[in-house]
Amino acid sequence: MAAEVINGKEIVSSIRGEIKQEVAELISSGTTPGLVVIIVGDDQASHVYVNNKEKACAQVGIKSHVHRLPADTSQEKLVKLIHKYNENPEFHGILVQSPLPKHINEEQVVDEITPGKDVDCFHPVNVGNLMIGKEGMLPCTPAGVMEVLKRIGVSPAGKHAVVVGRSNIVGKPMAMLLLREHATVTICHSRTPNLQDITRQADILVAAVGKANVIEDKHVKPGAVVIDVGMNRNAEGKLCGDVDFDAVKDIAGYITPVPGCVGPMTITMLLKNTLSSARRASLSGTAAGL
Ligand SMILES: Nc1nc2c(c(=O)[nH]1)N[C@@H](CN(C=O)c1ccc(C(=O)N[C@@H](CCC(=O)O)C(=O)O)cc1)CN2
Repeated sequence: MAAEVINGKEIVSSIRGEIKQEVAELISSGTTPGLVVIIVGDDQASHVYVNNKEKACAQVGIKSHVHRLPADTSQEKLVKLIHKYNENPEFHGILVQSPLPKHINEEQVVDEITPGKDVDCFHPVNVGNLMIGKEGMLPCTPAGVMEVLKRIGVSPAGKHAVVVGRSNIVGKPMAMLLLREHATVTICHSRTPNLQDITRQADILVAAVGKANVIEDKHVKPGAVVIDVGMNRNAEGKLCGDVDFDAVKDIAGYITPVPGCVGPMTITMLLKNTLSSARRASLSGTAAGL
């Protein structure tokens, strides 16, 4: 039987509707959530994502400010800008779009963001909190995947979840979030021998490799939930995920489309994190994390 293609647009629209209402309530209590996005360089895809973040903020009533900096911007200048927004109580979230130009040390830059305003959840303090299960900001893409599972009524508890990919942004935190929801989790990567022997055991299979069509029909157990985090261009320049959608859709129970699900969910979770940060600031009477 063919898989149910997860309607990402419907899920995104419903969550953004909820966020819009909560933002309006916060604004009426005197706090307008604010997000600053910093992008350095000319990476075209990154500019598309940042434009989408700006539009999404406007859609739900979050104030946003985007700094589009030239590719030769120094690390020192970037860090100074971050420090300025760390101190600015009107902005509750700070995000530096990745990737950065090669001359900038991304890890050092992220370390300069006040953890309370780190709406990407990339700062080591927030990564540590995620590891020990402390309440706080969750990384946007993995949080988006968890929200999709929740909205389609799939509980990870007691299931075997296999994550293919071990990046700091997606693979590792994804495994943590699934573990937190009581899945038995396996992480696979480029040096995993006999990949299909493991992925075929997955009730929930998350593909986060960054390479088109790595997951084929032979990798999937019949009826599995297949979540595609990939964002690649195929030989014809068409956007596609890590999963060979046409082959896998006849085997899986559920499958996410690319484009149209995990990407927009990532941005939706960014809105949610910015709202939470603003709410925390409003409750404590200080700027987030100060
Ligand atoms: N600071 C960050 N940098 C990056 C992140 C991140 O979470 N924080 N993730 C990715 C890029 N990304 C968000 O920034 C992102 C990628 C894709 C989409 C998206 O909506 N994709 C659409 C298709 C868009 C298109 O037409 O190209 C979809 O899947 O439907 C949103 C966000 C790396 N950098």
